[in-house]
Amino acid sequence: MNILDKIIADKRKEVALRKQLIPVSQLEQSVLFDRKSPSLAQALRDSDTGIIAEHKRRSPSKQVINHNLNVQDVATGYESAGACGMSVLTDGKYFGGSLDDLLLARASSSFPLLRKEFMIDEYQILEAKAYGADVILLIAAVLSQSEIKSLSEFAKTQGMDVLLEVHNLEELQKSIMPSLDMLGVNNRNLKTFEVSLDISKTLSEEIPDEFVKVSESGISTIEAIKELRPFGYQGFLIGENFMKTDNPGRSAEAFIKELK
Ligand SMILES: O=C(O)c1ccccc1NCC(=O)[C@H](O)[C@H](O)COP(=O)(O)O
Repeated sequence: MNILDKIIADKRKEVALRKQLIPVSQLEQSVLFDRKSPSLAQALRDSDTGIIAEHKRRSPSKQVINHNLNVQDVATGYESAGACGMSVLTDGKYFGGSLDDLLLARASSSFPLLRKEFMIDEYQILEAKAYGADVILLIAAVLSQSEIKSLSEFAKTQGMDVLLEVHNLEELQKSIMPSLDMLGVNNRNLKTFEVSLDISKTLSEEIPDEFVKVSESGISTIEAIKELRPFGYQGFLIGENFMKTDNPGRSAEAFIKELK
């Protein structure tokens, strides 16, 4: 079993448990539930830098990145640095994140927040909403075409943006549909962890213009972004490069300033 299959098998058990513990009626009572979500896709279209900065303590490919930070400081740092939005890993077992991280990021910022999670069930979209997210991620590698359709359409009924992530042409071709806002190309193969910006470059011409194109993973230099822009990318999701530092907000600020 590859790591992605393991993550999804664990996620199915976790979601089944969470559903038993916290019913939808309770999620819907969250004060955040009726909040109007700002659009990450629009923020990226309006931006001249397009950075989505991530909070990630550890990952299957890098083990420990940084466990010494306060998610509120990271969120305020990213927002004042001029990031278009923040990606918050909420998976506990593999990434050391939680829904409380999302809630704390929400409490200390007002820019768009992406719940970075392995979404397999509408319930997780309602959780995302209840804990303050504005955007959900769907990963084509772990979802069928009909699951992508039903989950993305459900997210749209909740007023949320949808970022669909692909890593190859087959995943892209099965996924293109009007209920998506952004198409993300993950430069990291989530089964082998191999990273190459060439994946973003190769797939870019297959992505229809109506979607905001986002390049994800393995981006650590201004040069990488300058290389990707001519391929139509308006969003750049950066995690480890900021999170490995003592002050991710300050690192993002310096990066964004240099990019302008
Ligand atoms: O990062 C991993 O090792 C990983 C492994 C398995 C599934 C997902 C994984 N990462 C999620 C992400 O997509 C990245 O956190 C995100 O794109 C930022 O990447 P980076 O800038 O390289 O930290």
